[in-house]
Amino acid sequence: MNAQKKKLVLIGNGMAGVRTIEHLLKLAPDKYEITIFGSEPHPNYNRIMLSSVLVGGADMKEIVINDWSWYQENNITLHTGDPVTKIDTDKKMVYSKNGHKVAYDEVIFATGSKAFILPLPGADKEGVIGFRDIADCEKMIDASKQYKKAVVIGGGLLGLEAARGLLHLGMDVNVVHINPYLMNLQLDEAASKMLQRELEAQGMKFLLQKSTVNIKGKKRATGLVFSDGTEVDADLVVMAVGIRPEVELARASGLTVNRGIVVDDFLRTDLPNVYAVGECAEHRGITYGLVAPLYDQGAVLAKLLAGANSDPYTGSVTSTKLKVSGVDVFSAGSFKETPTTRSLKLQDDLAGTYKKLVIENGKLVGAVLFGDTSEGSELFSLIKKGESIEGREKELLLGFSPSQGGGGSSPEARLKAMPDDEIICGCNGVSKATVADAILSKGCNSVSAIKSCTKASASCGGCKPLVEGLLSIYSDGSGEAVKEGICGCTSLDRDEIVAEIKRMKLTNINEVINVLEWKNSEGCSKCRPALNYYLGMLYPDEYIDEKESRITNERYHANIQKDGTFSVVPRIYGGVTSPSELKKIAEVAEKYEVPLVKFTGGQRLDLLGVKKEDLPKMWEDLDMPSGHAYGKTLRTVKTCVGNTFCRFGTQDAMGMGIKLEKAFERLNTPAKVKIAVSGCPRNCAEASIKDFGVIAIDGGWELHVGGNGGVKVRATDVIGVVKTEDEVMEWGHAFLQLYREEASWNERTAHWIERVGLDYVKQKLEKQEDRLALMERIKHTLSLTTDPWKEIVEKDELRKNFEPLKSTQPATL
Ligand SMILES: Cc1cc2nc3c(=O)[nH]c(=O)nc-3n(C[C@H](O)[C@H](O)[C@H](O)COP(=O)(O)OP(=O)(O)OC[C@H]3O[C@@H](n4cnc5c(N)ncnc54)[C@H](O)[C@@H]3O)c2cc1C
Ligand SMILES: NC(=O)c1ccc[n+]([C@@H]2O[C@H](COP(=O)([O-])OP(=O)(O)OC[C@H]3O[C@@H](n4cnc5c(N)ncnc54)[C@H](O)[C@@H]3O)[C@@H](O)[C@H]2O)c1
Ligand code: SF4
Ligand code: FES
Repeated sequence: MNAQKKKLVLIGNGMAGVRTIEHLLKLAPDKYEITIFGSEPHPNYNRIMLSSVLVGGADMKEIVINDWSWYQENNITLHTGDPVTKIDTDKKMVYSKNGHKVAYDEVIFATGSKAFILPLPGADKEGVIGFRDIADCEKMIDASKQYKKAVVIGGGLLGLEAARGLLHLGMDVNVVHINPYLMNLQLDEAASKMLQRELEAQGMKFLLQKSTVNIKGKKRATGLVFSDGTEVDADLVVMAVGIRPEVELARASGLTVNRGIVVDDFLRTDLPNVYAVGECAEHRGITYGLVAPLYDQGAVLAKLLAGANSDPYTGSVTSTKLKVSGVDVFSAGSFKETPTTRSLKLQDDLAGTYKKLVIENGKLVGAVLFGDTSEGSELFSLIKKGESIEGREKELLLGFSPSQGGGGSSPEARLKAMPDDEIICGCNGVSKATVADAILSKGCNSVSAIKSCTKASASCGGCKPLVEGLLSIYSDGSGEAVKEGICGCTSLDRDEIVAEIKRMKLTNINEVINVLEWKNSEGCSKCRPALNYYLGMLYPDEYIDEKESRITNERYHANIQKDGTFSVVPRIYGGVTSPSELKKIAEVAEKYEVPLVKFTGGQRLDLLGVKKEDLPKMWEDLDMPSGHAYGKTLRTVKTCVGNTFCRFGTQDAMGMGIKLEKAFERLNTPAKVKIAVSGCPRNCAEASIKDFGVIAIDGGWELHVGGNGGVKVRATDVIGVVKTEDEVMEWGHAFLQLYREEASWNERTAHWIERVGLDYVKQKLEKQEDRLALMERIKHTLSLTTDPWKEIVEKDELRKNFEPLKSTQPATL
């Protein structure tokens, strides 16, 4: 039987080549006797996941795509750790390093790329590596056990993912980038700057516009020297400055090679029976560096080899997503503006989101998303289809359904309205219809079942939230139907997570993610801060706050402004200050040349335009507590003058407000909390739009909850009337602790009350014994808090995070 089979040799046991074989085996399982040669000593693995391995999100075993048994089961002869060294295209023979000689009828080059190593003096020293394979990954992990300082050259996708991994491994990481802004091949300046700020807050340091000219050190690298004479120390140098197709063997074999091995629309080289697929192939002048186009190529080549009809491969539009936890970045198509394009941009510095659409001739040709990438696949689909979006541009920018026929803007509505042929999984080219069919006809009732059945979510994992969404839409509930979790990483909702943390006594974020089997093993920018909050709320004594999982403002204890400077708001209890305090603030503002001093809506003084490195010095000079104007915590207690001066006042509004502010300052809450106290029902302090509002009445106080200003105003509900200041304090403590214990992270009191109902809140606070129990718990938590400004001022290791980069001393050479 074997005698009738044709001989097929695949050179390169990587992602594109083996995917081609997988397709071929489905189409023509008995047509070929297959031999695969791979330089690496491993079975075929998911190179994309090396970034996850570095951050501890996957181990080497988990990234194997086809294990040894797959080759056996499919009668494939596999030679690993054995590169092909020569091909005789006349005799149709392949020769390997270990001495194997194999005849072929058809041979495929799938040799991928190699990391481009800058040809610098010193590039051959120990400790200088690329980031391409398992061996590189192991070198980084080993280096981190012995050395402290890492430098990554290249601020592209690979460089940033490597840098994130090295940070996770405990190294001090500088990223050296030749351009003024990061990911310049994928992002515009605005998105890039937002990205930089977020990564800096995670601890990454950047040396931009630096061109390396030399790698210092004797045997092992000790640092880099730049063209401007400055230097940086390094025990490990990772080069991530792009890739070069692996084409030497092809060139030596007489194939036409430019940057890659030149192929036609059916992946044929210019020699008969020789094909090339993947990163090593150059199609219509383009070599690709992402799996989606390579898999498209593989599908076309597999059909050709199987003798099936196939459309030609005509090229691909690409999209990318950075795989760094806590940062959502998406880029697709041509994001650069040209004289023939128009662009629409939406930037929200408070929410940390950015969206840019690039339009040419009425069609969407490019998109950049930062902070919220949930619309990425729909935008990418529109780019690929090339249909006109005229008249819908603004709707698309504002996030309404781009799909024909509308459908609303919730993720579920958008998924429902999505056309059947829309691609859900870009890496593997899986459409909505294919996923729906897997659920409805093939009984796939979990993401992993859909993954085995269709390959959707099997590569970068970026499409998992969409797959889950389809599962919840189409599943009939008979199996493991996935409901809406707190984010795409899990199907568990807030209450289930909190209950599981308590039941299993889970103590840190990674433990929760692992034990509760998150689909994305690193978590994301939605779940990590939420888990950080829940764990801190549940275990105030033991839990160590994970700074990395906080939003930027909370990490710097100041609000970041759109130009990258910060604002400083010192605590002024109840908005009541004094001439000496005002003088001190004025002196500090002058000393640090603060460009703008402004009163906030909450009656505080805001010093705007402060440089990051000046923050600790200013806090030290101010010698005032942090006003926490940046966090999910008590912001301000606004007061009117009350009966102290106002002729209408019935109670001491200022005194009450100061008491409340002193009690609750520094409290961690699910979302920001604002309080106000008015001295009479005229309500000059606007207590009826605050989270907790206190309004004086004759002989007592009216207590209000769940108010909200902002985009959607909600007036408060009254939960009670009390007589004394002590009772106000009791109810205030109890209400805030109930909110802390029961609301979802990022849920304001207004939304929480709308969700659970006012009656529920009232009933929970009705009995004094319950109020006192809540009060005891919140007081205990409050007793453990410290002032963050003071802590940073007093601790050198914390102050260092605010220092400008030290790595620009003059060269000593
Ligand atoms: C860390 C990292 C993260 C990435 N993340 C993403 C991502 O998120 N999304 C994305 O789309 N892409 C990502 N990529 C890129 C993606 O991994 C590649 O595009 C893809 O692996 C290329 O597939 P390939 O088969 O062409 O090459 P490879 O997977 O590199 O396979 C080629 C194989 O051929 C072997 N070989 C070379 N010469 C010979 C020879 N003479 N004889 C035998 N064997 C030989 C090589 O050793 C290699 O094992 C990432 C890459 C890296 C390194
Ligand atoms: N999430 C993802 O999709 C992902 C992740 C990792 C890698 N990859 C792929 O792997 C391949 C390699 O990634 P990459 O980031 O190395 O390539 P890249 O070409 O995308 O980026 C290289 C970056 O290095 C910079 N650079 C070039 N020369 C430099 C120098 N001398 N000093 C400092 N900076 C310099 C460039 O400006 C560029 O931004 C790409 O094909 C990429 O698409 C993709
Ligand atoms: S709320 Fe009443 S007490 Fe307070 S300032 Fe206004 S009028 Fe005066
Ligand atoms: S988009 Fe990468 S696995 Fe689906």
